[in-house]
Amino acid sequence: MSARFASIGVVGAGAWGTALANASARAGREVLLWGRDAALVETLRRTRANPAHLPGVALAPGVEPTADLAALAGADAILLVVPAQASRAVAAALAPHLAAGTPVVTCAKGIERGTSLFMTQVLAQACPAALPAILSGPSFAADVAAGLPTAVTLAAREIEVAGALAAALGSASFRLYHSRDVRGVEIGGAAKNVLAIAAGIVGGRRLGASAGAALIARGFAELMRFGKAFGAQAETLTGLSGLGDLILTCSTAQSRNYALGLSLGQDEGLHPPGRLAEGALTAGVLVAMADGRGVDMPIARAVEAVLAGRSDIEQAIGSLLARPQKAEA
Ligand SMILES: NC(=O)C1=CN([C@@H]2O[C@H](COP(=O)(O)OP(=O)(O)OC[C@H]3O[C@@H](n4cnc5c(N)ncnc54)[C@H](O)[C@@H]3O)[C@@H](O)[C@H]2O)C=CC1
Ligand SMILES: O=C(CO)COP(=O)(O)O
Repeated sequence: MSARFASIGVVGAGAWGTALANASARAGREVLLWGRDAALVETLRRTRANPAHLPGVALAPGVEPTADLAALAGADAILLVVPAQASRAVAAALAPHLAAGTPVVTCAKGIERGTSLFMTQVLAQACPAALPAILSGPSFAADVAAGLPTAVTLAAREIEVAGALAAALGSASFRLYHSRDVRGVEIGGAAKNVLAIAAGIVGGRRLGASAGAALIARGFAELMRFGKAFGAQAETLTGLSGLGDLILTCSTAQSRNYALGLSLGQDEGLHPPGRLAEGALTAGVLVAMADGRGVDMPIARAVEAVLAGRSDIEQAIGSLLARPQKAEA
């Protein structure tokens, strides 16, 4: 089955794109790794490393870097691995090179600002010839690149396509579960980033491990409410791309979203600057979408208020703790 996707084009040579290129090569695929920055691509070619995005990791044999998007025209499937807010522009640039029906697996975790669209919806608009799919789950690029055991979910509308892609990309250390619940997988990845910022704030303020656990559980209740309102299946949200990724990113400063919250919690502002924290970009649109459907998301709302400068950390914590006690469900 996997021979169906013998060649993979990875669009985006950041941390996650490089890690997924390595994982795909390890799974036996031929891999073209596209980066927009010709100088970075030259470094990748010459040194077989990506120190700017994934220090200490060698590019796997079988990964060929390129700065030419047209070179990906013959790939059997594409992984789109650029930040959520850049996905539309990059998918549109890819569109003229894509054979109709080629699976494009978006690997970004976010919701598009301005349109309130999920990643596969953006893809469907910007690249209508593509067969949209989504990959998400608890997986730090450094762990995947190092070949440490990880498990993620890959969803496509047709289960057979999702299964074939998972078979093509998976290996002993990189396990892919497949699913038809595209919406559930993309919601899990987008929402957990916002909640991870809150978890980082709890860590930065030294509110204790009990508060951290409560934050994860109540954050998960928000994620479930939002997911159900937007058509996700509960089993997906309790799986790798919902609960699994929430636990990971709410637990360690290895997460850029958690690290951002940690810095806010320590009154050090939006540090570390220049690092992608998708939750900071998704918070506003997530909360607006929740409001539109009457979904209660107090933790996400508190994060959004802090990021927008409408609330300081003490006010945000105070507002959450002052909420009336209520039934759990
Ligand atoms: N790093 C990780 O551990 C994981 C990241 N992700 C997701 O993958 C996505 C990408 O994240 P990373 O690779 O970590 O970020 P990164 O910051 O390491 O790399 C982003 C890459 O996208 C490129 N890029 C940005 N804007 C672009 C544009 N307009 N056109 C073309 N290329 C553009 C940058 O040059 C860079 O190479 C995010 O949505 C993130 O949430 C998902 C799972 C794990
Ligand atoms: O999505 C991730 C792990 O699953 C990576 O998290 P950060 O983007 O917060 O680093």
